[in-house]
Amino acid sequence: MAVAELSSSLKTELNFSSNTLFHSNRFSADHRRCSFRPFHRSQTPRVTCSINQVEAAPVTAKTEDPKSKSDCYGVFCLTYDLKAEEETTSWKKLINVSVSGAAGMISNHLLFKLASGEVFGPDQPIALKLLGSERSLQALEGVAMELEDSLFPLLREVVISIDPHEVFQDAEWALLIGAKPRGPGMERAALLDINGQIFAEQGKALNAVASPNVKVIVVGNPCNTNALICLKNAPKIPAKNFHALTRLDENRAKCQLALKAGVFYDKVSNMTIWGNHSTTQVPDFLNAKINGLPVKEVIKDHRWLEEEFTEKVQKRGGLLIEKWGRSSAASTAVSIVDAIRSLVTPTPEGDWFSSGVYTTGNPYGIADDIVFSMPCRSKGDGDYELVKDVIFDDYLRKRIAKTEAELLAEKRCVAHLTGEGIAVCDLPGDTMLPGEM
Ligand SMILES: NC(=O)C1=CN([C@@H]2O[C@H](COP(=O)(O)OP(=O)(O)OC[C@H]3O[C@@H](n4cnc5c(N)ncnc54)[C@H](OP(=O)(O)O)[C@@H]3O)[C@@H](O)[C@H]2O)C=CC1
Ligand SMILES: O=C([O-])CC(=O)C(=O)O
Repeated sequence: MAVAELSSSLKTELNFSSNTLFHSNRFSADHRRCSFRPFHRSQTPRVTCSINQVEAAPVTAKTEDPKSKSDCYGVFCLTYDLKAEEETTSWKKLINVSVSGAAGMISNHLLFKLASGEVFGPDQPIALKLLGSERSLQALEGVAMELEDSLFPLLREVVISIDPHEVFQDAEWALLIGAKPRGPGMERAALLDINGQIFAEQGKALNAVASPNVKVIVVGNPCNTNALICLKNAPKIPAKNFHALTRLDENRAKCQLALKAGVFYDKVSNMTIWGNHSTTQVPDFLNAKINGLPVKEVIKDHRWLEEEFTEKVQKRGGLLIEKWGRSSAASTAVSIVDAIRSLVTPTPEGDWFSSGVYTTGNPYGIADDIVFSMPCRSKGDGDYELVKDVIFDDYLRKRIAKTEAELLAEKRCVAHLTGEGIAVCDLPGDTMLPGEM
């Protein structure tokens, strides 16, 4: 079937199911302490809550706002009976989480974690809005079917679409995973341009329709510069809200330090990744701790730290591709979960986490106006602050300068996408993603 036919037949099917099954199961903050059960078609749809005794008027297909008809997928178009027959937990207001590249490998792990409650908590209902392309629309429908069949109690809506304006509507979290992988013989400048265009378009769409305080996590590579492009195209959203995912690098670094020290990895803390999610990234063993002690006091082999450890973390993605035949997907999904949880739960006293964030106003002397991985702490409100009490030595400064230079070169390369004039691409020759060998 031609792509156009496929997409129109899918739309018809979605509209049909929406018409047949009445309205989508959205609910408001007022509907706390409700129990949720799929509503049977033969009954009159109703919403009843135990605290407020809210009873919504029956809604039929005829009275529906036409926009909402394509706004749900399959079983997620059903009305839920909110009558509390038994004492239940109290439910938070539904949150909208948008995910691009939703038919890809990383998303295939991530979506089920989001829907299960392990990311935002067991009392947080969630709407998943999935962005694909004409290429992936059929696959995306398959993903939505698997989500249906998983019977997640917290998953209240699933939307699939190829239109970022539809998918990012009212988004409170946008997880931007979809990006073209660098193919054999492809210049990095070409990758920056192709993916940069995707992130420029998505930035504009977020700016237009997302929640004004949306938190954006860019995963698709080259993620730092994609995040910069995205934030430059979304001037209404605070630049501080954009993150490039470097949590996988942090996790990889913790694992290597734990292995060398012969301790379990939960004993490693204060792990900063500085800079770019690329092979110039700097895993900071000067400030990291093992069992609360500086790493250099626990691991006396400083040559290993400077040479082997650093390179192992920088190239871990490549080694994984060599063994597994594809790039990290499950561990990346886990690290996205970690990154979100670090923003929605208070950072443990004295510790911090790494994220690629906008540099303007940073206390470390790193160039302004790039997206650079730095140590952050959060009160658990979705926001973060940069950690001030870190130390530097010559080794660390020199390494940070290299990754900074790489990001500044990437920025010059995408000036046409950030509204800063004509692009000049003078990328350092050894610029590579972690997965490239
Ligand atoms: N920051 C990090 O730590 C990590 C980042 N990554 C990056 O995450 C991204 C996604 O990885 P993964 O899920 O494994 O990749 P997949 O190839 O499985 O999925 C990527 C998705 O990107 C979408 N895409 C968007 N534009 C294009 C295009 N022009 N050509 C081809 N596909 C496109 C495709 O979806 P559709 O057709 O729906 O648009 C595809 O489903 C990659 O950029 C990867 O390098 C990976 C690991 C770690
Ligand atoms: O290089 C890639 O595409 C994969 C990647 O980011 C990683 O494994 O860290």
